[in-house]
Amino acid sequence: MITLSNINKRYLSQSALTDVNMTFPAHGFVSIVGPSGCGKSTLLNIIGGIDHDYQGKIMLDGKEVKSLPGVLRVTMIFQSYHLIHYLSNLHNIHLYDDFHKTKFPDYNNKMMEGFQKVPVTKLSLGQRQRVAILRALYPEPDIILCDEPTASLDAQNKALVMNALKEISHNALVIFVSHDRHLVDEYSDYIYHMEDGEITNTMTCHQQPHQHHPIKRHFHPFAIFRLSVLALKCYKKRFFQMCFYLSLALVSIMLVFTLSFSLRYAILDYIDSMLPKSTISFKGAKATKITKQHNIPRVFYYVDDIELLGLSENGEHYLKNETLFINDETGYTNKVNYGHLISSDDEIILPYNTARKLAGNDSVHQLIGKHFYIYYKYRNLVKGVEVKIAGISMERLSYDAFYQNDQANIKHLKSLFSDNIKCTLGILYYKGNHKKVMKELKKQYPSIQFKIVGEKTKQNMNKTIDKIEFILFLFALIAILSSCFMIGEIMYLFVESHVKDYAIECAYGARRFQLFKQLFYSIIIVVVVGGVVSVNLLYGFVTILNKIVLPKLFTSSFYISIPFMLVSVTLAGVFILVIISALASFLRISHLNVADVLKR
Ligand SMILES: Nc1ncnc2c1ncn2[C@@H]1O[C@H](COP(=O)(O)OP(=O)(O)OP(=O)(O)O)[C@@H](O)[C@H]1O
Repeated sequence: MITLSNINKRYLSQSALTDVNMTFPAHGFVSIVGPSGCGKSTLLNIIGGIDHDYQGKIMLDGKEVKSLPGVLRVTMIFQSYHLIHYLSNLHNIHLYDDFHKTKFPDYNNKMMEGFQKVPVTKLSLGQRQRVAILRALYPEPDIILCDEPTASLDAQNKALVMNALKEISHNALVIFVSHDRHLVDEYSDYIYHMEDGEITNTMTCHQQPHQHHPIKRHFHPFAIFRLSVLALKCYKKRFFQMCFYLSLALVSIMLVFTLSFSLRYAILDYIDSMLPKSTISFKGAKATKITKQHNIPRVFYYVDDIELLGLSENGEHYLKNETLFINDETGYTNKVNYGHLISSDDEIILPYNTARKLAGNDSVHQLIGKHFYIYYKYRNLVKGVEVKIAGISMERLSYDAFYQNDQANIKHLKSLFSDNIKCTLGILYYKGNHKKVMKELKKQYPSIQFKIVGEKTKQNMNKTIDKIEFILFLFALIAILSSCFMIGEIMYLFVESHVKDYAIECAYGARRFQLFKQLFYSIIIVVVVGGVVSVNLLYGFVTILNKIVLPKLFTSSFYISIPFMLVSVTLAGVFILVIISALASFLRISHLNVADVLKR
């Protein structure tokens, strides 16, 4: 037995219900009648658990309950049907299952004969009301609340609905609100009269406890997700708008990241190609103490006050215009394409570009075995040392150089000038981890300074690119924030146009967290679709740039590659931003006034 005790309800300054005391049996057909505005719908909303803002107590079999739908199966039939227009008839009827993970046998499908597959929007009023009634009957309810369910029906449909309700009232409590006194008198077991928010008569019910029928539990893991998909399918325009803005913002931010990422690597690679690999430069009075070791296979000293002037065929004396200026003595090489490898300190190997210049009009092969002079200037003295060209490597350097044995220059300079020449600078080639080698060198030679060649240049370049990237990132962030703002607004409009459907779902047992879940799934779907579209667009852009645009703009092999890690982080970040932008929509749902929305 259900007892309402001292129920009071106010709308601002106006009182809608005053000290309402009522009892209802476990089953039967109870009608509530009264003039318009006397508070009938307000009372049904309180019994149906969609209005919690009241004073008073609701008791079930002598025990106070917070809301009846929490303990009993309560369904509602509204005057304006309140079907969810983007769900099928059957899905509308089974709506209760989506929020309760239940499964009931189908009830009286005869009522749907002839229009089962017709979309809700194409049903006649009578057909809509029949679907609404089947929806209320389907979960074998303990209580059915009917707010003028027959108001817009013809006589035949009225009889059909009333007979169905009467039949179910043998096992459940039917609370029926209507202005149709004839129907009320014909079908009711008991009638309550209301006036100005007060009950004007009393009723004594038999003490009959409510019987709970067993329900078949049916786990439908995607019920809420399916509702989100169907809602997005219905509000396609808003869904596409959200996906469009998101994809646009994502493509722009990911393109910025991809370009700057690829540019950084291209620049660093270029710097790397200009610098000798795995080399450490050193400086100190005792520089010559550094010798070859297992992890330092080569050491090369630069002699102080020495200037390398170049290579000349002329051995008598230095003539500037007959001497090919050499930027560098590059140390040893084991790459030789013509001739042979260096076998003594008096032999050198030429890279192809230098050989080409020295050979003049002749073929470069003819240089092999020829004698040349390396001219050095020490303080004010210029002297040449004779060397033989052992071989030519096909390497093309951007500067002129020659290769010789690592310590050959020291030997030559000592013999040319004096034994006292000093070396305070040099480079060494290491094997293995540079940090470990540096640590060992610093420990072994504490008075000598060591630097990884090119490290500073790379650091400076990295810092410059960081600054450029930061500025680009700020622009991209502005783009993404404004897009998220737009998405938030569209999402809000989507929720606003969807608000009645949420209210119907609440009337059929949806809890707020299930509505939040629906919105959350909608956001996931938008982000996933936006993400997939933008990643594909990005891939397309990058392919076009790599295959068509870049080969025409650059001769070098500059290649753009997509940093997938960065793309994933961007997607995750954008997902969080979209969630934040949808906060207003979540708030709208949390403040949803179900009774109010259903009344509209
Ligand atoms: N959301 C609301 N805000 C302010 N007042 C309201 C609201 N809903 C209902 N009321 C008022 O509360 C009173 C009771 O309304 P209610 O809808 O319960 O009456 P009713 O008996 O169902 O009327 P009807 O038979 O015309 O549907 C009325 O005076 C109405 O104006």
